[in-house]
Amino acid sequence: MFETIQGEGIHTGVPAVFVRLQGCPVGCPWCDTKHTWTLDEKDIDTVDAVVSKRGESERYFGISALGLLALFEQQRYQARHVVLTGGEPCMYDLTELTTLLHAHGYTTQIETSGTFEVRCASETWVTVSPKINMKGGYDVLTSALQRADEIKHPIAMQKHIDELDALLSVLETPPQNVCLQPISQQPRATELAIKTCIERNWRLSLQTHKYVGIA
Ligand SMILES: C[S@@+](CC[C@H](N)C(=O)[O-])C[C@H]1O[C@@H](n2cnc3c(N)ncnc32)[C@H](O)[C@@H]1O
Ligand SMILES: Nc1nc2[nH]cc(C(=O)O)c2c(=O)[nH]1
Ligand code: SF4
Ligand SMILES: [Mg+2]
Repeated sequence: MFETIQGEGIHTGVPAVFVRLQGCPVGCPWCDTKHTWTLDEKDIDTVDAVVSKRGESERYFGISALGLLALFEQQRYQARHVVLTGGEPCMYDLTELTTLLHAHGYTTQIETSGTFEVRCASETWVTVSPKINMKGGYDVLTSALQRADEIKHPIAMQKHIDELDALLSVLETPPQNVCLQPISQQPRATELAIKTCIERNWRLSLQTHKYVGIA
């Protein structure tokens, strides 16, 4: 859990509290957050130890929705936008947490791979970053794509754009907001993303936090 600036997608630039939910079975080889994949009870730690950690580690804590809200206040976070990411946050039912946060004046956003059903408040902004043919073998759910307010697709080569086209072609109404995000700031991926965004009138998502060296 940490406070930073949203570096990706349509909300780029918005101050936000990030909460990484532990556990992800999908297994993208280029994943930025491999420390969130495992869900092992031996890694459960105290809230204080996890909140004060500075590097990446598998250690995590369990907390109720009310407990998390109280913890935000205790940390004196200024941001009023909460990003639930991971790991794969949609392994969990986020309805209670997101409803509670909205009732207390926060806006919420979920970053998900679309491989689990999205369970959250109707006001939550849902970013689906569909994970196609990953080793975890999980299929992207049409229900997740239909719920998406934004599709943010990580790409390195033309094949990834073709896969996205195939996925979107099954939807009755095309998504309003599609962003392409170059994988790991690779120059060729960035070039391809720029070219395709201009051709398709899509948005470029550059992981701006990496360019300025923040979390
Ligand atoms: C770490 S994932 C966690 C949330 C969820 N599991 C998902 O994949 O959307 C958060 C975002 O980072 C993106 N991402 C992860 N590693 C990346 C990388 N090396 N380059 C670009 N985007 C990456 C994912 O596609 C996703 O949009
Ligand atoms: N600053 C910042 N913005 C982000 N947007 C999505 C992120 C993620 O890992 O889900 C992320 C992240 O890790 N850092
Ligand atoms: S689905 Fe998200 S958290 Fe899981 S491996 Fe892929 S990028 Fe990482
Ligand atoms: Mg990240």
